[in-house]
Amino acid sequence: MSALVELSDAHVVHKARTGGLFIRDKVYALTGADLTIAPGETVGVVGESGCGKSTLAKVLVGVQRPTSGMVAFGGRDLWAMRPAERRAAVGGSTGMIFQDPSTALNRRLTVRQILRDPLDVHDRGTRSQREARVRELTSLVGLPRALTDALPGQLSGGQRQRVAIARALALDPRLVVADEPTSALDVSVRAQILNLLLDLKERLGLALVFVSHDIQTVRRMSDRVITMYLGRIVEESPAAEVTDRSRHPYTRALFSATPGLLDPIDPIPLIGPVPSATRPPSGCPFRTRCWKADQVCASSMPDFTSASASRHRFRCHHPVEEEQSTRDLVRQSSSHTREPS
Ligand SMILES: Nc1ncnc2c1ncn2[C@@H]1O[C@H](COP(=O)(O)OP(=O)(O)OP(=O)(O)O)[C@@H](O)[C@H]1O
Repeated sequence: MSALVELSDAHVVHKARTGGLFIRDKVYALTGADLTIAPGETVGVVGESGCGKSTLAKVLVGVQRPTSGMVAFGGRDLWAMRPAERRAAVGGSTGMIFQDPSTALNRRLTVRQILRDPLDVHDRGTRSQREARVRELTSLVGLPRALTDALPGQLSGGQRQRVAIARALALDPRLVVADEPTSALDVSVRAQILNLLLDLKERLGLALVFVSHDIQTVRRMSDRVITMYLGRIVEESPAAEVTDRSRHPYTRALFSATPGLLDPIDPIPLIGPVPSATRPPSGCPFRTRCWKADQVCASSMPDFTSASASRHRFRCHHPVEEEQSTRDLVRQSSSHTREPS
């Protein structure tokens, strides 16, 4: 099946936000990302704060232009298209749902206007067809008809996120990217919004990219899980394998620190803090915190290795062995990171 979106060697480098006049630091937000999203699949993205999850999400939906590398929609280089063609390709094939619906929706527009806006901008259908589409969208996301003329400020957080989801679906995209779609919501409505996303995905045959700090949820929602570290994709695993069969030491460490996923164990201890994205370490970016790292890790970033399971690949010079338990890794890492007495 042909890919909906394909990234090859995509990099995003920002100018640092802070720094004096003479400091021109660069932030390496995304480095060498290769990724394919197929129709209908759900891909979760995990990693610590600042590792580039949102940047990857924005590149995938065409709202962030990579500094270098390629983004292809349906096999065509997105950023080689003329602007009007690119806007049509982005609008017609992708939708994005952001973390906080209070800031993502224009407070001065009614729900009807918010949902009509993409239809107007992309000149979809006649006036009455657009009205019909607004009604269809509100019912698709379970929003009471009576709220169509409400302003976002008159809605609950969960209702606002339903509007944001309906807006993302307005142009019938085949890929929806949800960046922390429930983290700004009350715990009581989070499950409803997640279930709505899963239900829509099934009914509409959408591909879904789901970015979240909530590792349990990512694993439950996804077919495939991408682990990111300091701007790099370091592993892609089938969701069923990611908890205790992932091969990258960082993925194991991340999952070991999530309560309730594995039998009670201490998390795998890592050495020191995450380095700055303005000065990523040479070679493998995880090497400064990894108990397995040696000189080879400092000299080069390995290519992806494919594991025995299909669609499982990782970038590591010293991967975790196939059947090795996380408990064993805790022991290994603890003896390495313990202060000499
Ligand atoms: N516009 C920008 N200008 C400068 N630096 C930026 C910009 N956007 C992102 N960054 C930096 O790029 C890196 C990756 O950011 P990104 O938001 O993609 O990470 P993230 O994994 O989504 O983080 P979080 O989980 O906290 O949302 C971070 O170091 C961030 O500070």
